[in-house]
Amino acid sequence: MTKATSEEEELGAVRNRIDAIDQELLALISERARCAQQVAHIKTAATDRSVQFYRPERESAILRRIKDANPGPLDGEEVARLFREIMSACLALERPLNAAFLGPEGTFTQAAAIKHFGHSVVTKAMGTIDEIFREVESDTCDFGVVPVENSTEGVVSHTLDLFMTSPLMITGEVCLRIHHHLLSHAEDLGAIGTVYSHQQSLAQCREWLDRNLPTAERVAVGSNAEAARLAAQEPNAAAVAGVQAAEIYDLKVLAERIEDEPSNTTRFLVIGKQDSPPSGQDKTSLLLSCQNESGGLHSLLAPMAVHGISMTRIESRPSRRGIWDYVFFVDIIGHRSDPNVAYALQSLEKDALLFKVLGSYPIAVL
Ligand SMILES: O=C(O)C(=O)C[C@]1(C(=O)O)C=C[C@@H](O)C=C1
Repeated sequence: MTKATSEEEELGAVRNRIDAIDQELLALISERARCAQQVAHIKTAATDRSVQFYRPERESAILRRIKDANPGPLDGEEVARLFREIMSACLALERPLNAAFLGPEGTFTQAAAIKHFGHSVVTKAMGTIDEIFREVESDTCDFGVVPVENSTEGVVSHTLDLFMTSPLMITGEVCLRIHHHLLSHAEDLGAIGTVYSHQQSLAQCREWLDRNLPTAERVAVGSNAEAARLAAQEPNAAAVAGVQAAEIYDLKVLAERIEDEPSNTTRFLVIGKQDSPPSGQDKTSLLLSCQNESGGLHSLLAPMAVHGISMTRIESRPSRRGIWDYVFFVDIIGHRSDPNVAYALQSLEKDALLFKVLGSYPIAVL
């Protein structure tokens, strides 16, 4: 037997094993999908009208268990992503979900929505963050996905401001590593006279643009995907955007990963009308305000320290009720129903001028 024939035989044997495993996987995935159908049956028959098809706490507990139990050689994140998609398809069998995002097609917000809900979610592009809130408030969409903070550029203040008046709750968070690319029809950097992008993305690539395109005009537009759409219409223009936009608008990637900060991450919030029960690893977001006097904020936050609660973020915004009058967006570790969190919230509610729980939700797994 020649060496080539024995290699072919070896390869054939492993491929036969892969085919057999795929057959078993298919049978198991189908069985899982039938279980999801039974779950839907039970939920539909339930007398409790508030029954929820989408259960974020259950999904994140499943993903965490899979990651912890993963024997390798696949990476834990990789395995969790596969199970994310299986659950997404199972939920779509029970009841298809839709989610409004900051459009047009191809934005990072759409990528965040798909990362969170999986590819079976129906995504709906909106023109502004206000429209996303309205779409969910009016029940036209089940959920919305909005950007809230970026590791290089800081907070998306407009999103925070909308929480001051909206009745919607936060039901989840998504963290997305952001890679910006320079997309264009042009052959090289020398041909580029205009660079379009969202103002935050231009800021996140400022140093790279200063070094490589010092004379090109930078034009801020509504979204990175809109920038890609405009760049696709002009031979001497480029867009700073993600790889999804390059595919949708058929643009060349002239330079990859041009963000100044390699760990550039954006955090998005999932908003809806549904409260999430505890998953075991949760966060709670609060909106607070206190008397504008010396030590006011310090004493307002004292119950957190007393009850041993970690604060992961505090952001202040003008309340618009008067000059020097601020509200605070605070994220803490724990679910509002955890005893130490519940005690701290009771004290806060007593002392704060404004107290609103924006939601308790699972800490992002993926
Ligand atoms: O456990 C449930 O309640 C289900 O509906 C099943 C399932 C799953 O596929 O595991 C599907 C959707 C939910 O969001 C959570 C879990």
